Amino acid sequence: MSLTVENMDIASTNLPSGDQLMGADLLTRTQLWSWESLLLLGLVSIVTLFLFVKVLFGGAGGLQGRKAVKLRQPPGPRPLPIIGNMHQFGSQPHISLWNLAKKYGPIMHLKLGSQRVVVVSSADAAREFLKVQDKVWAGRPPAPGASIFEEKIVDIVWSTYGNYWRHLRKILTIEILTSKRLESFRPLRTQEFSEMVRSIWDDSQQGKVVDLAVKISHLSFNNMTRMLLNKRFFGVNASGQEEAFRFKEANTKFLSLAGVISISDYIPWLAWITKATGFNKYMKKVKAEVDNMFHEFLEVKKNGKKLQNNDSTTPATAADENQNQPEDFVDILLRQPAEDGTGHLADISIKAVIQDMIVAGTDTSSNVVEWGISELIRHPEAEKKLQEELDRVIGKERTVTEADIPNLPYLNAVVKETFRLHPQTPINLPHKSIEDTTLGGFDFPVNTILLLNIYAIQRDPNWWERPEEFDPERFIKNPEINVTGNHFQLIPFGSGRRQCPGMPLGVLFVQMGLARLVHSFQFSLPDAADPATLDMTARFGLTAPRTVPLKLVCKPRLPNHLY
Ligand code: HEM
Repeated sequence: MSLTVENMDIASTNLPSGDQLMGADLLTRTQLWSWESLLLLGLVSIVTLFLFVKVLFGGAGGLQGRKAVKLRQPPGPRPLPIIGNMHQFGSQPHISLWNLAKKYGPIMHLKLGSQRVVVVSSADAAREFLKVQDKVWAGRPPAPGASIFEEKIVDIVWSTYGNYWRHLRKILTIEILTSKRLESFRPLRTQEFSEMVRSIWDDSQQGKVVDLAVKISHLSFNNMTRMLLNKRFFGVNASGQEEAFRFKEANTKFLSLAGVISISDYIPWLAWITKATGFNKYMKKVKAEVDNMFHEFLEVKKNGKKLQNNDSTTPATAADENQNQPEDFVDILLRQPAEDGTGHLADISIKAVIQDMIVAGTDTSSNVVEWGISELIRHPEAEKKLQEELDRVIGKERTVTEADIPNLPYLNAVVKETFRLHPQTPINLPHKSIEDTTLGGFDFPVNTILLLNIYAIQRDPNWWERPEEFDPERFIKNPEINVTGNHFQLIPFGSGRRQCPGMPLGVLFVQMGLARLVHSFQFSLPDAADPATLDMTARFGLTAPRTVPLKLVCKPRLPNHLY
């Protein structure tokens, strides 16, 4: 089966021990808001008083002295001085902004500090911004924490629209994430999926409750690092593999920090707050840790040595497979030219691209599989239908392969419904306008930030009947609706120029993950708990994993020789 999206009918931690790994001192977005907002409240009062006095006594540069520019702005809640609408984002910004949109409409104006923001919350408006005006909104604001690192942005995700971004994106789509190249990694993926299933089976034979979140997360990480670096970090019984955990931990911390809104990004003169609290120091430390590891890997690759596989506990098959591994992504990156077409891509750019793929492509994919299994446990009728389809098409004498996927319409419906209810970027990565523009009768100056509320769009009652309900049948009735970015009511990968370039890989991972797991096991909650009691809350960060990692009893459904 080809890996092009067209051929897929359907066509991003949840580390179980994530919080432990991150360390107790990690500031989450929620914590950051709460402690900073206390300080801010005090500051706002002082500064408001100051401005009031200044205006009252006609100080230079006061409101009267400012040149009035009459912009036709979308409606929106009134911003406070200094912080704008920051206080209204809350710990679940997708929900807070959705509630505000119900009052102010699908195109809403807000302010983050003094920065203009437009929040889009309907499929029709999303089409206007990402299709009709795709290029105008293809910029990116600086990465979170940019004010702290004071470094030039060199990755794909956070580069603004321009030649450098175009160059990297072209390398990614034409050289690396091509359907042919991804197809060449198929045996390797199959092997990783089989290892996950085998490891769950082992646990189940010992009567253990299976930490499914860990299993899927390690699978996703291995899958990616084998393509990137020809290296697998997690073996069958992964515990104790220090380097693997160190690497995953560093990346998990980095991912969490990338989801934090640093106040100094929006109100530069309040940078002292993040300095005084030690937050800057912590961010720099985490970044240095991640940079060092990538630096080590790159040096080894450049010296022409294969990275040592951390798979002493891995069966011979994995090691053997490694010998026949197709050319990995880093080797391909090492022979790419620089932006001006000469020489070689700089090391710093290569490291940034590797990191992008790990950060953007591992937890996003594994989280969706975990959410899919969670939904199926709570909806036994859907789980049964999927099992029946798998048993009918594949039978019980072999395991699912990627070639089976086009013949599994109910699986595809389950996958789409999971992407709809559990978008991994509930608020899309921010875009930015690269020129002044007018849309929907409103004026948007250059550098306006665009926040697309994917969570709200994919639950819009104007498009979806009973939007909160998990109902794969809606995609059996309307199989033409897919996630490729052409149906704006379902855009878990975004749409347009900045759309996720890893979409085919992400979709395939979720399809195969759900198919292999549901075909292989009958799931139930520990202590025969009622599935209706399963906690379905999400943790908001750069991705949206389950708050409580999924732990299940997994009863094998296939003959022993298939594990
Ligand atoms: C289920 C899995 C995934 C989901 C839900 C997902 C979702 C997204 C979303 C919503 C965006 C932002 C699009 C925008 O700005 O409009 C994005 C960007 C991106 N994704 Fe993914 N992604 C997934 C998997 C992957 C994988 C597997 C890779 C790499 C192999 C990847 C690499 C990237 C990159 C590099 C960008 C930045 C693109 C740019 O700014 O030009 N993603 N992804």
